[in-house]
Amino acid sequence: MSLPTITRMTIVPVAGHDSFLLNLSGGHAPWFVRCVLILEDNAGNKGVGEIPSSEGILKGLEKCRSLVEGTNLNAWRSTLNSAKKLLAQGGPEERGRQTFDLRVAVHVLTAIESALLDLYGQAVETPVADLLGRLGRQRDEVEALGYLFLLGDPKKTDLPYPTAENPRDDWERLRCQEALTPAAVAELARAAHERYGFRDFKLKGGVLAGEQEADCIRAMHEIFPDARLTLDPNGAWSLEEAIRVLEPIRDILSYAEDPCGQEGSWSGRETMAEFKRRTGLRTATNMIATDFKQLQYAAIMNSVDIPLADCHFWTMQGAVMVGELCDEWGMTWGSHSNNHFDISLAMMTHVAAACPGEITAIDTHWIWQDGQRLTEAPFEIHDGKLTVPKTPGLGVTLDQGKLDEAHALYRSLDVRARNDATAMQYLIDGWAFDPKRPALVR
Ligand SMILES: O=C(O)[C@H](O)[C@@H](O)[C@H](O)[C@@H](O)C(=O)O
Ligand SMILES: [Mg+2]
Repeated sequence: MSLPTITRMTIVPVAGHDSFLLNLSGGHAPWFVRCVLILEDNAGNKGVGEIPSSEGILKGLEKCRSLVEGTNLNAWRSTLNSAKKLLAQGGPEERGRQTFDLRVAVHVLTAIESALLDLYGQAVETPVADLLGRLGRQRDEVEALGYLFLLGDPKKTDLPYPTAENPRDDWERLRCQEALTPAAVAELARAAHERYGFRDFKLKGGVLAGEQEADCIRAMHEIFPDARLTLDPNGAWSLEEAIRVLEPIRDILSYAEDPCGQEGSWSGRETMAEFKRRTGLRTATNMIATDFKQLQYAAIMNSVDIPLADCHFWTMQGAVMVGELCDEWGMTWGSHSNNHFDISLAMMTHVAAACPGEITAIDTHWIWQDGQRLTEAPFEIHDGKLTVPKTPGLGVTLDQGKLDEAHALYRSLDVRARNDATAMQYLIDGWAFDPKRPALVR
């Protein structure tokens, strides 16, 4: 069967609104930037992908244009293969030590892959989840966790953070105001549970002193004694500090995410292995096993139980391959997240649906963005779960009006990539990123 041909590739950088979320990298700006890739075919269909945005990423996508336009959907794998080869000519890239991944090529490839899979799925009338992996769809529902953050006080800045004018519920109100205490974090958890039904929660750490963040976990445990809880300081703590902070709460943690990292002459994979050995706690990471080589060493050294294989930096097929390995090797697959729109939510849902075996609830920042959208009907989280669509492709329809608005917001800003230092400098004069010091510990 001859499938349609790709007639046009459109690269659309977009921006959305965000609250004053704190993390080791600083404080989120009132906006986040993403890039949407749209592929159109001569059957009149559109395929989409969403990734983080940076000038390097936009250039990388542009570079691949001639390899994508004019190709037939029958050959989607070879199109992807040629893009991969071209991007590899840029040489090896570093993830960096920020909380977020700074690589270009793998993100670019994911955007193309997602849009190709979306179009191909529409052409062969198959949902993306059924096309991924060796065996396709493994589940019809994907569990998500309630991803909570400590929040800075927007009133301490003159930045245009969103305000909750007519909040629909406590979640919409609380996500716009300061939250720096265990009681405030517990309130966020309660409000997120009420709106989304989460059973599991993660708290982003690397902000306060470790012991104070452990107290936040205790406060969450008090109201949700059965919830699976985790804390993620993005490797900010030394090995000794990680043990000191987390051992007292080990019985209420389901796993520890990047509790420690690179330190002196020790690699992050070494400190994490030592942490696991000494505490008996399971570990998760989106920092020290971010490609197959690193995953291989993380497995050999027994550093990680739960690789958080975010499809945006593993590719969608790569993330599912990690899921397949986890299933074979007795590890647990999970997915990391960054701020994202609803196209990414769909990508992550399909990927999680195709990972075999028992997986852990996926991270998603969606609850911070919920209310904004680029598609006509964003996937919804009910009872802590996302439903995997049975419709062909990704199962989303781009809303051109909303896309134009998000692009106009991007164009109105001088922000071209994520930078958490600027907002943080409103809280601490001259603040600068230090991968080994929590953001508010200065
Ligand atoms: O501030 C954030 O959004 C987070 O720290 C992310 O940058 C980070 O990648 C996180 O989601 C993680 O799990 O490490
Ligand atoms: Mg993490």
